[in-house]
Amino acid sequence: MIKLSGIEKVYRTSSIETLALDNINVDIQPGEFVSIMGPSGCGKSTLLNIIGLLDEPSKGAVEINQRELKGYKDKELARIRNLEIGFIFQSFHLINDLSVLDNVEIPLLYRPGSGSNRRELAKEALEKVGLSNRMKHFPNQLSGGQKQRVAIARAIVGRPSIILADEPTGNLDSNMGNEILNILLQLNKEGTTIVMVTHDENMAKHTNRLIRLFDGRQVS
Ligand SMILES: Nc1ncnc2c1ncn2[C@@H]1O[C@H](COP(=O)(O)OP(=O)(O)OP(=O)(O)O)[C@@H](O)[C@H]1O
Repeated sequence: MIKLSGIEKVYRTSSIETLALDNINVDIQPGEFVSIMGPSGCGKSTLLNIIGLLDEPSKGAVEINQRELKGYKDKELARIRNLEIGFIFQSFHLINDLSVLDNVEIPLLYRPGSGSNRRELAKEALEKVGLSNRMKHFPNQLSGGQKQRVAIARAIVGRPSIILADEPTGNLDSNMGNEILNILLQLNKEGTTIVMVTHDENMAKHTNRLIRLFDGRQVS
């Protein structure tokens, strides 16, 4: 489902070259829940961005759902992202002047033909994360945990097969963090493949597999 072979990522600025990822090989099967851990700067976000087609590797191959994504145009990559991948970020990335319901609908705006049932799908996604009673609120009227639940609803509204989460509980206290973990575990139980960057060993314990990075290399 997600296959990375010999991935290398080099960031170059005028004075320095950083090898952010060095020969990463990962094969994630449908229905797995995988965590990525490692110290700050070891390449976790870079790896997640490459899996999410937000960034290109300097070397190596990326395969998503049996397609090697080499030489694709940005527009095609955006389409694949929109249809097949949902993203969740540590700092939620909600749009403050849109209501909760409008935020959740956003991924569907880029899908031709989804107009008539956009509202319904967004409401269903909000029900799934237990937030039907906050549809008309705005993000700044919500707690951190509720904001993250809106972000999860937005990630799942288009029914992607893959969810990528970059420290989804990093800004939350442990109770709210557990709530978010439980929602992710439930989505995984229903068949969604999840890859999550985390600093929290406790969260990682609940996932099927752990990829540990150190200095851009896979250490276990
Ligand atoms: N756009 C960029 N330009 C240059 N160097 C970068 C860029 N993005 C990341 N890096 C470097 O690549 C390395 C990996 O960064 P990355 O953000 O993937 O680490 P991380 O493990 O996610 O860190 P954290 O846990 O602190 O978020 C770091 O050394 C970082 O400084």
